[in-house]
Formats: sequence, C-alpha cells, structure tokens
Amino acid sequence: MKFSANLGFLWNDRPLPAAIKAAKEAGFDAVECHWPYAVPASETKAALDETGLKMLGLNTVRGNVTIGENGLSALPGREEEARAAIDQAIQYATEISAGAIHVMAGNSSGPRARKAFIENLVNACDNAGSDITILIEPLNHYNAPGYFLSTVEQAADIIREVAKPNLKLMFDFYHVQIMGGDVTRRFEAALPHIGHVQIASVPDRGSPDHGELDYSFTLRRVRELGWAQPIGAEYLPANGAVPDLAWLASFKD
Ligand SMILES: O=C(O)C(=O)[C@H](O)CO
Ligand SMILES: [Mg+2]
Repeated sequence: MKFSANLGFLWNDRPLPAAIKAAKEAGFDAVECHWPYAVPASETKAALDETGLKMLGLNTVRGNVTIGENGLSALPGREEEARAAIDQAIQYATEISAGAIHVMAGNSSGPRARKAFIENLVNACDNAGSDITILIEPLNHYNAPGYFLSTVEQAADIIREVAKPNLKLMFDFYHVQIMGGDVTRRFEAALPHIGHVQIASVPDRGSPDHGELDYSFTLRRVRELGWAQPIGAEYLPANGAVPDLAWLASFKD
C-alpha cells in the first residue's frame, strides 16, 4: 500500500516546505495538508518539486475559528465568503498541482444549509476543472459537534444530487468508525463515490497500529477492492508533531 502524510497533523511544528521534506525522508509516497495558505504557493511547489511528492489535497478555510466555525459552504447567507474560500483553494491547488480540495461545510443543518452546500459544490466542481477533485468529508460529532456532514450515506446522497464527475467522498475510517462502525461494508458500498481515504486509530486518533480498528485487516480489504491510491495518514503523533512510524514499514508495499 502507498501512504500520504497528512501535514496538518504530522510535522506540523515546522513550515510546510520542511514538513514535505520530512515526509519524503520518512518514506511517504505523497503528502496532503489542511490549510497551506500562510505559505506562498511557490515555496510549497518548490518543496514538492524537490522531493517529487504530490500534494494530494488541501482544505478550504474554515471561517472564524475563534468562534468555532468549521467551514462556510453549508452556511446560508455566507455564500460570498464560501465562494471566496473555494476560489482561494482552487488557485492554490492549481499553482501546486494538488489533486483535490476538501470543501468544508461548516456547522449547520436543515434544508437551507443543504441547498447552500449543494450550490457551492456545483460552483466548486465547475470552477475546479477536471484535474482537481472536489471532496466532501463526513466528520464525527465528538471532534466536530454540529458539523453539517456526519455520515458517508448523507455524503453519498449529496454527491448523487450534485451529479458532477469531480465530486467525491473523503472516506476517513476514523470518523466513519465513530459514526456507526461497520466500516468494511460501508467502504464497499461507498466505493464508487470515494475520492480519498484517510486513517487513524480509534478512539484516540493516534497511529494506525492500535485501537479498536484492525487496519491490517481493513487495509487489506481496501486493497482487494481495488483501491490503489495512497492512503492518508491523518493522525495525531503521540509525542507532539514528529510521528511514530513503526506502522509504516509493516503496512507499506
Ligand atoms: O478532520 C479531518 O478528518 C479532516 O480530514 C479535515 O481535513 C478537517 O481538518
Ligand atoms: Mg479526515
């Protein structure tokens, strides 16, 4: 299997270009991040070019994080800001040839929120072009209380309704296990919609070699089902930002 280092959590104690180099040295096949915008895209691109790693994805900004905002795209009345966040992400992703943008929904619920989310996703898919996948990710209600999107089934409904070929599901096993479990069957059912996969132990969101999910089984099944893209290692290192990587050698090809 191939793995992507999520630099939102791994090596997040250093500037993004240095984190990209650390991921390369550690043997990752790709990288992904959360919010790279403080670093000029040219600097991120230079580190990607130097290491030969691809940036698989980045997120749209969350809004006012000091008051707990967690995305803008499903917030009725905030359409202009949501569009600006999507434009910003598309521009950055284009400059660094990133593969995907996770459009963050935000904390909301109900039909007006759904309508706003769908309209923003249509706009994101149309403006991103065919080289960039737009991702939506259900988040669990402990880490992201009140977040608009919490299950893969809800996300699949939205993907069907938007009906754009470049809109896909970010299937994060950590969130999916917490929001109902039965992860192997649900992965298989969602497979046609999946654009990226992420992992972490449950419930502590640590390295994927412990906890209630057995990734040596789960990832074997993921591979048997034909998934060949790098899997995002999105976990919180036990001792700060430098990850414990014993798991990587045992899961990698
Ligand atoms: O929290 C997660 O699981 C994510 O992947 C998002 O990018 C939000 O940071
Ligand atoms: Mg995730």
